[in-house]
Amino acid sequence: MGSTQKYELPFKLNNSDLLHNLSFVHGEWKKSKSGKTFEVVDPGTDKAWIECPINDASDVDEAVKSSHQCFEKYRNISPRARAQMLFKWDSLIRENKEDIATILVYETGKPRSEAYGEIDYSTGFTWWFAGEAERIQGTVFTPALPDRRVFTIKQPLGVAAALVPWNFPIAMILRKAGAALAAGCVMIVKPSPETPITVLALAYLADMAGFPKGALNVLTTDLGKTPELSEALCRHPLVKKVSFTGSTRVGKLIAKICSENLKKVTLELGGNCPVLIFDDANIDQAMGQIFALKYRHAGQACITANRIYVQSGIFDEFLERWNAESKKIVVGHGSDEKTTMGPVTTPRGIEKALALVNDAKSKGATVHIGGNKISKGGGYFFEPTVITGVTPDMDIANEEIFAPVCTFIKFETEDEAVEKANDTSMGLASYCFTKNVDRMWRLFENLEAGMVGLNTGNSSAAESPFGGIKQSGYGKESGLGVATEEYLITKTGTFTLEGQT
Ligand SMILES: NC(=O)c1ccc[n+]([C@@H]2O[C@H](COP(=O)([O-])OP(=O)(O)OC[C@H]3O[C@@H](n4cnc5c(N)ncnc54)[C@H](O)[C@@H]3O)[C@@H](O)[C@H]2O)c1
Repeated sequence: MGSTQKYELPFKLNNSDLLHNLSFVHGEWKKSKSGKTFEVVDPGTDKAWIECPINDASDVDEAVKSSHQCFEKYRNISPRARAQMLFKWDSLIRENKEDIATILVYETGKPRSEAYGEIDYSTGFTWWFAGEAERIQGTVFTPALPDRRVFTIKQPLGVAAALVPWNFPIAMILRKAGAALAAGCVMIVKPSPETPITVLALAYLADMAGFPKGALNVLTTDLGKTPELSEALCRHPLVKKVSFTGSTRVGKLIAKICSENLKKVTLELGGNCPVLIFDDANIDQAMGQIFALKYRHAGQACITANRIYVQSGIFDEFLERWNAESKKIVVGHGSDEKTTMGPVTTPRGIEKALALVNDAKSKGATVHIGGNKISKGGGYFFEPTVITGVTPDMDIANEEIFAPVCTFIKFETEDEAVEKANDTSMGLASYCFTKNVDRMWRLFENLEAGMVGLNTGNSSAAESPFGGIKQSGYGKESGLGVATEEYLITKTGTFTLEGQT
């Protein structure tokens, strides 16, 4: 713990060294210049349990200079040594899994089993990027002029800034910092105000893993100072790359600032992901996969199922089974073993869900189950909700729901389903369920999304490129070569043979 704690912690950790509530800059735990703090709240109770510094633009220069100083050293560390530090970080995170999960439960609200799931998924990235550190290669080739040899090398860009959301804070950090550190870059992270403590625990473990001071700095702040701090990071001349994950609205602001300064930027933005379930699908498989996808973290994932299209032959049966299963969900605090779905992470999430449900109702949609918030222990709980009769004029058809609200839409033909699925400005992920292999290939090619799950609700892994198209952003965050490429410069050399002695 970095500063005096005025709250009683609602949990105990096995390794209390993991708990830090100050910013982490150049290996030191620091207050902000203003000395101001904000509260981190448990979404399952609405009670503050710790506070963190409010950093603003005046705190940025020192942190970035620390990162830059580190970069000058880190860029010359061998790829193998970088890989070894990434492996060490990975094993420390796995060793502290129980405690990290506890912090995650009290920041995001997700049930402990899901917190474990996030850690398992996320360490896939540290492991993968440790390997990627040693797979960064240049080329040598003979161009059209035979007396020439052209060669390329890859060099790290420099200091990278990461601006991350609260829904999967571990995955966000390990995916971004894993790629940056593998490429020889260093990173400065601005966590979401909802989840700074999880991120600080990861920074502590990176320090323990042997990364040099300044390799992974963390500047926390509250909602109010977020725009100022983010902008100062994006504008700082020593920050060469910005990796942003969050909403499309904020992503556009970040892209604008970065373009004014000609900075390389990765944008992992919102989704409005469709699921297509055909009459010939294995219904058990589709139910299991999409149910888990939709209700994971109470519907707060960018790649969650936002619109579920079911072909007319199985529509009624599918809906009936879905409703029956949804009624079995146990909503509660993430730390309660019986809980199968936690709260949404912010009160704003409840307001948005209510607004979307009410808008749909007022335009003629039918609410089969749920539709309301749940008053329980002060937390931000929302009922598992199922809606049919959704039409394109409803907000719920066009916006990310980000709550446990499921919309079902009937379709007749494949062409109709594809047209409806693609009728969105977003293009992150799509899913389809069918036993017809020809159709599967057609859908894979015709669905406008960066990732397509075929008979699976799981379209993301460390080895496969993660990222969207259309208003879901650009750039890739995992996969062979493509994620480290985001943090590299390709430098070309030309050598003339003629006249050489
Ligand atoms: N494509 C992906 O990989 C992916 C993954 C997870 C979440 N998301 C998206 O993230 C969104 C949910 O997260 P969120 O609510 O934290 O998003 P958000 O856009 O509000 O915030 C994302 C980050 O930007 C910061 N931020 C907020 N307002 C800002 C401003 N005006 N200027 C600068 N920075 C600002 C936040 O503090 C946070 O660090 C959803 O749209 C979801 O789809 C996308």
